[in-house]
Amino acid sequence: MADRFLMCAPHHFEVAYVINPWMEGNIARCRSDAATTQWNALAAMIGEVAHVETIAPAAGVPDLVFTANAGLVLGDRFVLSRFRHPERQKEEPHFARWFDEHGFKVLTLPPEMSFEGAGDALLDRQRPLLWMGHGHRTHASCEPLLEQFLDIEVEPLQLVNDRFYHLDTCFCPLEGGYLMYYPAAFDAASQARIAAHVPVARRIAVADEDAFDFACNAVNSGRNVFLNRASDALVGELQLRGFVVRQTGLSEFMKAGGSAKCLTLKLNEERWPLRQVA
Ligand SMILES: NC(=O)NCCC[C@H](N)C(=O)O
Repeated sequence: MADRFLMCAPHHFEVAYVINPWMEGNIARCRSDAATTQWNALAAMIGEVAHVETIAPAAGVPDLVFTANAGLVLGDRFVLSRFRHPERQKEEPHFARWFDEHGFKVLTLPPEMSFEGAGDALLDRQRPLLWMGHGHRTHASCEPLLEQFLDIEVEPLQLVNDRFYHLDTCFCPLEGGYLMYYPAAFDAASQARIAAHVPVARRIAVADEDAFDFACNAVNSGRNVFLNRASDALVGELQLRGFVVRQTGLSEFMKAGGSAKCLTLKLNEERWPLRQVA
């Protein structure tokens, strides 16, 4: 069965406020035509191997394009995000409506608990485990509730660098139990927890250059890995493990602090056991 991804066309995308360091100096500096071209290229590329579904763009919520932050999907359950910043809280009803209308059971966290969906909560592709980034957007106190809502073990990871404010900016579980990640974005205890779960042969640590090019912000579907840009060295590492790297420039979205993964939300997140990849 082909994967399904939710995207939102960038008709109303712009940098209109600053809530992460990538947005600084970029207010009103996004080129709308270029953003549309880049978004269409990503959607078409993913569309070659998966189904792309869309949520209607809306005025006044420019970051709605970053559908990864809508919430967290597992099976037919959808845990709606509670955005930390008021600028993004206006997106919540749009996402709640879409998921309700598309047959998901929409679960909500208490209002004081900030949680930014699949920006910070990523399912491992090999183990029944949910990795949860906290420290910038998602509050550490979400851990027990996510465990209860989704009946899954949650492994918290402390993010320590402002530029890597969401887990999906620096951490990408891949099929076959591989993990592409940027170790410097995590505190020492979190790096040790990652090492305890993922054997060294399955860990792909990216260098600064790739991390700052948002290489970890990748969409994985089967053996395909879609991302903004990767160095030859990283492409080689991924190819060695059987992945096909598809690069497509997303500079306009990086001005807002997002890239390929942030622009998508996988809708068919299955319970385990997952498909095994040789
Ligand atoms: N990292 C993501 O999952 N999404 C990118 C979100 C960008 C948006 N401007 C934000 O700061 O929330």
